[in-house]
Amino acid sequence: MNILEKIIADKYLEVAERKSLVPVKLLEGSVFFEGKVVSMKKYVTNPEKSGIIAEFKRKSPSKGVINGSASVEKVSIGYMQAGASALSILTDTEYFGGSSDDLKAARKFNFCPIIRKDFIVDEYQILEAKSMGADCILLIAAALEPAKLKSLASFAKGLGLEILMEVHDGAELERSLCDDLDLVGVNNRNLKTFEVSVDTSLALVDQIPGNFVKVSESGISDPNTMIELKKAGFDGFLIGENFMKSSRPEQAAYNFIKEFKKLSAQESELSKA
Ligand SMILES: O=C(O)c1ccccc1NCC(=O)[C@H](O)[C@H](O)COP(=O)(O)O
Repeated sequence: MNILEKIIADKYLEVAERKSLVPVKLLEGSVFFEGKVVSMKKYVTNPEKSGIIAEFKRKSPSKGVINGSASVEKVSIGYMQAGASALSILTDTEYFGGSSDDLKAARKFNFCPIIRKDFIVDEYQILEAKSMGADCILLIAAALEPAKLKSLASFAKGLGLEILMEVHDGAELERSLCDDLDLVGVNNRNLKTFEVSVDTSLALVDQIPGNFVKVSESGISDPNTMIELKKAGFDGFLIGENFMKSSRPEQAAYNFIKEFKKLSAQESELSKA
């Protein structure tokens, strides 16, 4: 069993337990339920912004504890002030140390798109995402049969949420693409070996149809890499560990975005010359 299979097996049990404790009616009663979503697609492609989806990530299966003391309020506000386009908030507790309270706190303090970063296997989790104030959900092609992924995407669309589908290779992309998706992400992390390589993104970018916003995910730690990915056709960049490993993640994001902007300006000068 690889780590993703283990997480997914545990997730089914976890969701069954929550379903028995919290009725759907209670989720539907949340103040966020009828609220309009903030479009991840629009913010990520806004040329005034960096395209970065900045992630709040306390720990991970590949790295263990990354940041055990960060405050979601301080970091999420700092990320957005630094120039991130959107927030990714991990809500899985067991493997990533996140929670629904983290997402609710990020929602309370920020007007920006927020993705509920979790391992979604059931419509109930999509109702939860909406009730927490998320604007977007993640569907992982490696974890879902294509028919199920499509039906979850359609359910999320019905609630007004946007959908980021994550793939690792061309086969996953081909079998799971569907009209209800908004963004397609390529995960640079091999979940069997935990190795990260942006070559995964570069190899797949041209296979993603142009009507989807293209996101490169994981292992991005150098603004020059972002420039390379942008030139290749990516609009969005999901970055967690590189910021969160700092004692001040928001400052790390600020420094990174400042450098990225400087490099971008140099690139556009060069292309004019
Ligand atoms: O990060 C992990 O170790 C991991 C292990 C198993 C499944 C998923 C995992 N990560 C989820 C993510 O998608 C990343 O948190 C996200 O892309 C940001 O990556 P990074 O910038 O490398 O923290």
